[in-house]
Amino acid sequence: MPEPLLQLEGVQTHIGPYHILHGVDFDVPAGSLTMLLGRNGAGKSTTLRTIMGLWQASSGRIRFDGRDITASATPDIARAGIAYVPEAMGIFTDLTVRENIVLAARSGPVDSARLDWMLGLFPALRRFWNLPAGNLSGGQKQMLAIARAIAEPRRLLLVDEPTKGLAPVMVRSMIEAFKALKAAGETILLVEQNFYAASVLGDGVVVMDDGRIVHSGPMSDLVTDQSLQQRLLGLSLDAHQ
Ligand SMILES: Nc1ncnc2c1ncn2[C@@H]1O[C@H](COP(=O)(O)OP(=O)(O)OP(=O)(O)O)[C@@H](O)[C@H]1O
Repeated sequence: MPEPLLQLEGVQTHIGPYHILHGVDFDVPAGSLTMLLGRNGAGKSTTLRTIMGLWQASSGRIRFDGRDITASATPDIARAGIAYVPEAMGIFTDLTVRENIVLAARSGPVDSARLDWMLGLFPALRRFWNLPAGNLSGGQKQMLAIARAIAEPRRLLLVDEPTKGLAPVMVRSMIEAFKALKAAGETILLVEQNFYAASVLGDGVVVMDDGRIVHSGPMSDLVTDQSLQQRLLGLSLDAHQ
């Protein structure tokens, strides 16, 4: 197994009076795609937000590349190399696709080789380069949000439900883009509800329920064990179609 780039140990998170994460432990190995699965309300988004410092862990440890980031501020966590694409995406709908990407590269212009690579991942963005991002479809906006996250080289990408609400053809494009990101050696932690997408993309899988990790291991074990899927995720056979 490669060294973990990200490690969570006993992470607990409270949101106001609510105790949401009850001791979350898992690793994200470098150079792999780890899927974070679980039923609605399991705590997946809260886990990503806690990693980013948007919620403060009330106990436990979060280490990134060996460094303790549990109490770090969100801008410091981003500067350390973690990019986060929330479900609500965070793109500027009044600005063009080009402006959205230019603004995302904080340390200077995006170098042209990287831009070509990004637009190769998401060809629709090239097509709508000079159009306001508000005109893009839901899936294209999601692609723009991911392109913004990788406008500069990052060490870890956290992406929350990139296929949510997308038509099957867009889900397939999104899967292809993540396959290309994996092939480029990116380290990714992906929250996904689409089990087909999860099964083809995941190297490792972590399943949450009620703010706890209830399973972790290779994705291939979960894909081949339908009773485990049923028990952990309530999936039936049609989840594979
Ligand atoms: N701002 C908040 N205030 C209070 N409770 C919250 C808040 N945000 C999330 N929660 C609660 O925390 C729990 C976990 O929510 P979270 O969004 O992390 O789950 P999730 O696994 O990402 O779910 P989904 O798949 O539906 O997005 C839920 O019970 C949710 O209602």
